[in-house]
Parts: sequence; structure tokens; C-alpha cells
Amino acid sequence: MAESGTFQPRPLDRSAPFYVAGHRGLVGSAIWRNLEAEGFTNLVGRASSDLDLKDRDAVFSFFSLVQPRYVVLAAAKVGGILANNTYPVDFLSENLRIQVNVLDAAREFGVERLLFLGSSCIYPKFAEQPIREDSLLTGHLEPTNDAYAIAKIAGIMHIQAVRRQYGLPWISAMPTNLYGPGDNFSPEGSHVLPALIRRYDEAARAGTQVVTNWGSGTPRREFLHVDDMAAACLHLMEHYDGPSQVNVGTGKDVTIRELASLVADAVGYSGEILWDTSKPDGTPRKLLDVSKLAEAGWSASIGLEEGIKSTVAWYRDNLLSVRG
Ligand SMILES: NC(=O)C1=CN([C@@H]2O[C@H](COP(=O)(O)OP(=O)(O)OC[C@H]3O[C@@H](n4cnc5c(N)ncnc54)[C@H](OP(=O)(O)O)[C@@H]3O)[C@@H](O)[C@H]2O)C=CC1
Ligand SMILES: C[C@H]1O[C@H](OP(=O)(O)OP(=O)(O)OC[C@H]2O[C@@H](n3cnc4c(=O)[nH]c(N)nc43)[C@H](O)[C@@H]2O)[C@@H](O)[C@@H](O)C1=O
Repeated sequence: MAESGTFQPRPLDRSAPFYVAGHRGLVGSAIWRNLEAEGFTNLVGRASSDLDLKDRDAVFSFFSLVQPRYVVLAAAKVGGILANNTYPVDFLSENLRIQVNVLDAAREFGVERLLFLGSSCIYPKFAEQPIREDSLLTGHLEPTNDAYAIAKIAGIMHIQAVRRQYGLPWISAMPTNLYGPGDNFSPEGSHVLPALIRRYDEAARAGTQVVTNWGSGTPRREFLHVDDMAAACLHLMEHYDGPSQVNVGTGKDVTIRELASLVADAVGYSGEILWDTSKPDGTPRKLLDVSKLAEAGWSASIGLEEGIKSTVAWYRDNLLSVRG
């Protein structure tokens, strides 16, 4: 098989058991909604309180019982720049254990098609922009998330090794920074977009005239709405078969300052915005090259302004139950 993979349609059976690992999270819940909308009738999910994926025996028992035919691995320890920088052992160890257990059990119990989710932070800190899939392992990682990135790189290698040793058509996708309904809005632990929505909404409600964001505001990031991400995941499972991970993004990025203005406008916050440069900036830019995804026949459809507005509306409608 060519390194670039194949892009023929390979429809999934809508009635087969389909396990969405992490189905209560930002990405997993969007994948679940999309699969339901696409007619899948045999979806399986488990909360971490019912099935701790770090527990190898429990994971094998679960696979033995459910015998899923398809799996998306969207369960992971996930957080923003500060959480990653503060708890690198947790991000490395938990993610390695979760993915090794799930991938080993999936192979043991004959899962036919599986999608592993990594992250754009797997690429070198100073990778050429936009970042192509083949820049993996060509330079040093960004230190604020290197432990998490190494776990994700091990996951990509695990998928490639299964393909090589067992011939299974499993694949990996590398999403850019995601956002949308069901996100984690914890002030310390979240990613930037939910953090800004919460900070500005609280300031607007309290009539506060000054907010302080992290870093310099100059880094550039690419943001993809999670409903687009969910659609891309199913599309790749049905249209892509290859060893290389596939970047999933919009192909457009903004500075964090520009993002902050978009969120302020969407929330109705008109006060001053300060920047705390004692907090890390992280990688200066990580814009994904999405040509492989385009070759597979998919592109994003939810614009950033529209996506921020609908996420603010979701946040306000769910104030009492949001995570964080
Ligand atoms: N959010 C983002 O910007 C990006 C995310 N990704 C990737 O997408 C995937 C999903 O991320 P996202 O949805 O944002 O993360 P969330 O934190 O929103 O969700 C993660 C899910 O994983 C589950 N989980 C965590 N630990 C365990 C465990 N030990 N056992 C069982 N389940 C567990 C949680 O289950 P429960 O709720 O039941 O506790 C939760 O539902 C991850 O692989 C992440 O790396 C990649 C790039 C960007
Ligand atoms: C998806 C990706 O997410 C993480 O990487 P990151 O892209 O750096 O993610 P972030 O969203 O946390 O920050 C983006 C930028 O925004 C700035 N920023 C301003 N104000 C706030 C703020 O209030 N909170 C946060 N979190 N950031 C802020 C912040 O200083 C930085 O410059 C990885 O660890 C890794 O997990 C990963 O894969």
C-alpha cells in the first residue's frame, strides 16, 4: 500500500456494535451525536466511573462482553497549556495506559476498524507552516506539552505497528485545537477558548471593566468546531485507509489577541483586556496542512465567528451543568 493511503468509500455497518471511548467528553459526545444522526443504532459508551480505561483487566472484560466491531478512541487525559505544563506525569502515564489497554483489547477481540485521536501538539515546536503530516519527529517538541505529545506519538506508532503486524485497517487523526458544546470550562485546566468565554461572560455579568488573559496574545492557533471534528472522524473511518496520521483542521488560524476580540464581541464584553506574560505562550504557531484530509474528500464548514457565537449560547444555556 502507498504511504499516502487509499481514499475509497468503505461504508460502516450502521447496526454493528460501535464503542465510543470517552463518549461524555467534548469530542466523544459530538461523535456520539453525529453517529446517531448518521443512523448508527448500536452505540456503546462507558463513563470513567463505570470503566476506568487505565485498568487493563477491566478493559479486556468490557471488550469480551461487548465485542465492538468499530472503535473511536476519544478517551484521554486532556487539558490546556497550564494543566499540561504542571502535570506532565499524569498526561504521559494516564494517556499511555489508556491507549495501550484499549488498542491491545481491540486487537485481541478483533475490532475491524478503529480511529485513534492524537493532537497537533505532536509536531515539532518550529515545524514549517502549515504543518504537514510528514514533519512528525523532525524536530524538538514544545516543552509545555511534550509529555502529552510523546504519549500521542506512541499511539500513532501503535496504530502503524498493528497495521504492519496484523494487517488491520486502523487509522489515526490529529485534530487542531477544538471547541464547542460540552467543553471543559475550568479556569485553570481548560483550553483557551472555553477559558475566555467563561472569563468574559463572568466579567460581563459582574460589570467588571478589566480581564487578564494568559501569555502575550501573539501565538497563533487554529480552531475547529467539535461538530466538524465529529463529521471528519466518521468521514475518515469510511474513506481513508493508510498508515500516516491525518491532520484535521480548518487551514486558517488567528492570534490569541484576535480570538480574544471575537469572544469579547460574542459575549458582549467591552472592558479592557490585559495580558499576563508570566503565563506560558506555548508554541508560536501550529497551523495544520489539511491537504490529505481534502484529498479524502472532507473540509470544515463551521466558521470561527459562528462557532464561537453558538458555543457562547450553549454555555449560557448550560451554566449550571458545565464542566469545570
Ligand atoms: N479538546 C481539544 O482541543 C483537543 C482534543 N484532542 C483529542 O481528542 C480526544 C478527546 O478530547 P476531549 O473530548 O477534548 O477531552 P475531554 O476531557 O472533554 O473528554 C475526555 C474523555 O475521556 C474520558 N476519560 C478520561 N480518562 C479516562 C479513564 N481513565 N477511563 C475512562 N475514560 C476516561 C472522560 O470520561 P468521563 O467523562 O466519563 O470521566 C472524558 O469523557 C483526546 O484524545 C484529545 O487528545 C486533540 C486535539 C485538541
Ligand atoms: C490542544 C492543545 O492544547 C494545549 O496547547 P495550546 O494550544 O497551547 O492550548 P491552550 O488552549 O491552553 O492555549 C493556547 C494559547 O492561549 C493562551 N491563553 C490566553 N489566555 C488563556 C487562558 O485563560 N487559558 C488558556 N488555556 N490559554 C490561554 C495560552 O497562553 C496559549 O498561548 C496543549 O497543552 C495540548 O493539550 C494540545 O494539544
